[in-house]
Amino acid sequence: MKAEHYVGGAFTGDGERDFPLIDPVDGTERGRVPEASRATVDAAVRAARQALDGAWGAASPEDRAAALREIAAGIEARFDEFVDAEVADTGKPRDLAAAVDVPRAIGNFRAYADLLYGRGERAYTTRVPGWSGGAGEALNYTVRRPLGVVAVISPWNLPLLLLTWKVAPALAAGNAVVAKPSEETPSTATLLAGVVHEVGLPAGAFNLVHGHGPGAAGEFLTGHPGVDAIAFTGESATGAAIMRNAAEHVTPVSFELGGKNPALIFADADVEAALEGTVRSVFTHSGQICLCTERVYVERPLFEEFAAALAERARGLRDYGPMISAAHRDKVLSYYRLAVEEGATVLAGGGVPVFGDRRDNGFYVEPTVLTGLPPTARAVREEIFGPVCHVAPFDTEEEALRLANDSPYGLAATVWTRDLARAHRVAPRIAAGIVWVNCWNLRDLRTPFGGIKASGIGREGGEYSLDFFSEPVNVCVRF
Ligand SMILES: NC(=O)C1=CN([C@@H]2O[C@H](COP(=O)(O)OP(=O)(O)OC[C@H]3O[C@@H](n4cnc5c(N)ncnc54)[C@H](O)[C@@H]3O)[C@@H](O)[C@H]2O)C=CC1
Ligand SMILES: O=C(O)/C=C/C=C(\O)C(=O)O
Repeated sequence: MKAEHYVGGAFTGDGERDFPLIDPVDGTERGRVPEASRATVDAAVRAARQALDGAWGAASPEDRAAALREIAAGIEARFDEFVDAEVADTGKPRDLAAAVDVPRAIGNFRAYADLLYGRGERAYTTRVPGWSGGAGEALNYTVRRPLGVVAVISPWNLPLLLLTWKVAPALAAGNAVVAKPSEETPSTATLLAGVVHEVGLPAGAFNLVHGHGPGAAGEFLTGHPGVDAIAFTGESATGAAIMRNAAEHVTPVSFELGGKNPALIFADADVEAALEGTVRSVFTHSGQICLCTERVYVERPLFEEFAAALAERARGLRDYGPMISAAHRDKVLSYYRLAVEEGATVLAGGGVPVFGDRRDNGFYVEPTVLTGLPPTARAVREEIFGPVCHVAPFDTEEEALRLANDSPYGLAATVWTRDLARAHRVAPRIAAGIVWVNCWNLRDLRTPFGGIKASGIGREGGEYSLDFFSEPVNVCVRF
């Protein structure tokens, strides 16, 4: 499929500088992607502003909810096409794209269409006695208005899911969007623009530009004076760069950044469930999900058995996808080497698999289980974003909490125990935005989603997203 920009209701991109789209499965070139110039980004921001001044700005919440439902239905009608495009860009297993990425994109649009109806407005009756013009009786009520033009910058790991996770609430709240997906994964975003076009969303309400980040489309967009807010998912260092750029115009940001997520496995856990859940939380999408576990802490009586079983499951994994790019494969492998230099014992993996087919030219790394590193090791502290975890023992609940919280990140954690009292005691003491007990990545789209420390700024999900993408205005009416 051909990646194109979508600006002011029209597909563009021909004649622009372009760059190759590489298949991560075998390293071959699959196509070319246009690189948005500053003029293209300007045009997209202008088109978004015009949409707000025109038909999209005039749309009622009911109109917007209906549009979101039509987009959801449009994706559903082209389900297989979306799955194919997601698999082609990322190399992820088809089952994963068909079970998670595309259904969640549909779900994101439906959820925010539903949520619009659940939103109330707050009112306060006010009686101020006294002597000045500020005295009297009044009704204060608070309404919410859209922020305006919103930039959405999304990564390559869950391209459609994470793009729609921000686009749906931004549109629901009445904003116009300029989206820039990752340069590695332009295809499902282009298909989404096709659906938006088919359903007849007013021109400029949703715009799409492709291209790189630093010194390119991403930076042009996030530093643009016409952008009123930025919603970003990606690496923490990129978040910092975007924040510096956004500071120029005091543009508000919502950031969903990296993680180094711990799993705490207590000896009283259902061991099979903990093992199966940890295999999922470490290795799903080859560890390229910000919620994936990279640090596994196991209560000492269970430690040897659990670490050995986890390593055995890792060695048994077959249907897994590649790293997104050669550069990312090299980064993950550099951490495998670093871990060994830092003194790790490799219980499983640690290298590059050999398949004996075209995948040997792709960007695969082995599912890997490490142990034996101190909490200060870089491989235990830095986000690797690959199919790898480090397993370490703990002796007490306090020690487990100390180890879990000893991280510059604070995105997600899992706790595995049969002791409910312990679960309730431990979960709120973990320094993370999301804690799963006896499960992982069980998502309710209404719940707050985001991280603390280097893992992000703000929360998305449900009302939290609608709050970010709108501004409260208080109206005071004296009576
Ligand atoms: N926590 C998460 O959800 C994710 C984390 N990552 C982390 O990021 C690492 C590198 O992956 P990348 O795709 O390069 O992530 P990234 O953070 O560099 O890119 C994410 C998005 O930001 C854009 N971008 C990059 N620099 C920018 C800038 N200065 N201004 C505006 N936009 C910019 C990119 O073009 C892309 O659309 C991974 O190895 C992983 O550690 C990557 C994807 C998701
Ligand atoms: O919303 C979800 O269910 C998953 C979100 C995952 C990320 O934000 C990520 O991996 O970047």
